[in-house]
Amino acid sequence: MFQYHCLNPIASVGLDGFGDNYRQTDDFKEADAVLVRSAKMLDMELPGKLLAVGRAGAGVNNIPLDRCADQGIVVFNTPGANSNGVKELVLAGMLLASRDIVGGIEWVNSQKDNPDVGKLAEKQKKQFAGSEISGKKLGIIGLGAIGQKVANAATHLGMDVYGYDPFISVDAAWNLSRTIHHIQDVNDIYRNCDFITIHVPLTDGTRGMISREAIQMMKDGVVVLNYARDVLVDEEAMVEALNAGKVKRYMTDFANPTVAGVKNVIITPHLGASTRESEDNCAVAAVKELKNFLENGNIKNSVNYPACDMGVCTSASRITICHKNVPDMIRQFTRILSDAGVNITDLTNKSRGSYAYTMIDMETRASEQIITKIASVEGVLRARIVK
Ligand SMILES: NC(=O)C1=CN([C@@H]2O[C@H](COP(=O)(O)OP(=O)(O)OC[C@H]3O[C@@H](n4cnc5c(N)ncnc54)[C@H](O)[C@@H]3O)[C@@H](O)[C@H]2O)C=CC1
Ligand SMILES: O=C(O)CCC(=O)C(=O)O
Repeated sequence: MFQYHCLNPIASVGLDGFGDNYRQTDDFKEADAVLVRSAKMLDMELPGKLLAVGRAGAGVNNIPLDRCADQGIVVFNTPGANSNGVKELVLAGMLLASRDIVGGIEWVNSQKDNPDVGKLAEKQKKQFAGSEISGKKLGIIGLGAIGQKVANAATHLGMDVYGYDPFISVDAAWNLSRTIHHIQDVNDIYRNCDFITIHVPLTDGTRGMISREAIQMMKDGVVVLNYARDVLVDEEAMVEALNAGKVKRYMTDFANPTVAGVKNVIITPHLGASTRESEDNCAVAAVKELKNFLENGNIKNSVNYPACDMGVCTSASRITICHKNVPDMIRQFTRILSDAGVNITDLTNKSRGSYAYTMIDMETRASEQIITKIASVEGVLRARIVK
């Protein structure tokens, strides 16, 4: 029986997928696996029992990935599972930025007791007029699951789309409409686009990427959309550019004191993935990944350990080992097994950066003694009998 804990509410259609061999616990310390959305785990103590974290979503900047890896805790996310939800909000953001739709709605509400509201509206409406997005240049920074969907949808809305992503995956490149211009220098996006939207993960390399200098390069009257993470943008510089009339509107999904209430900033309260469909997709995907890991030891869509998959174990036993990516580990593991007279039927070893993962299937049942010996090899972070 495995136990899981939810740090945020997780869609029941996902949790139902756990089945009878799983029990939800309110006690984080008891959990074999944790499910999380945006809860900040960075300062949390990680219980010794915890084997895996399932991020029901894309961004993992709320999770201490290296600390997890060092404790042999495998962290998963659910690539693309909420990308359509975010894409739709970005499209809404572009439309809301193009005309003063929000101002118009607020004006009508302010006239709710005025019997002449209809007549007055015809006079007042010109102050809320704007322009169309069709024919405008859209620059997209980051062409992953969300960026590629925004790109394709925007071309269907008649926009001229420019995409920048030096690390684009082959799949994402295949999925992009041929009409999208491939940009090699992000400054070309800053200099030429009417709308700029950012869809990159928050990392040390992307923090503050939309810098004061980047904003200065942008066209007068540009609309900037940020549905990725607030700290990707130098928001103090953004507010100055809004006040100076350089940036027409800043659309963001992240409320904070720097931008809240600032004129021409339209903020949604982190709603990108808050659709029934996205929440369900993420929950189902995260639970599937966790089950496959807990029951079979397989790793798919991890963000701190390598992908590693040996399917369902058909041998007598399977052990898995999270360890440092250093020489001589396999020799030490196989030596311990051969000393115990164990015959290996299958073995896979994969590495990712400083960490590695080894799966070993065996002809005889693994003993606690063997696992204790393997766990004591220097560089081993966690050894587990899966079967
Ligand atoms: N507002 C919301 O509710 C949501 C926000 N997000 C945010 O959006 C981000 C992106 O999500 P996905 O598209 O699903 O992730 P993804 O991993 O599919 O795509 C990210 C893309 O950014 C590219 N990239 C990385 N560094 C770059 C750089 N310096 N310049 C240009 N491109 C770069 C990568 O190559 C990749 O193609 C997430 O990391 C998260 O922070 C994601 C989902 C929901
Ligand atoms: O779960 C959420 O609502 C947040 C979604 C998000 O920001 C992400 O997936 O990166």
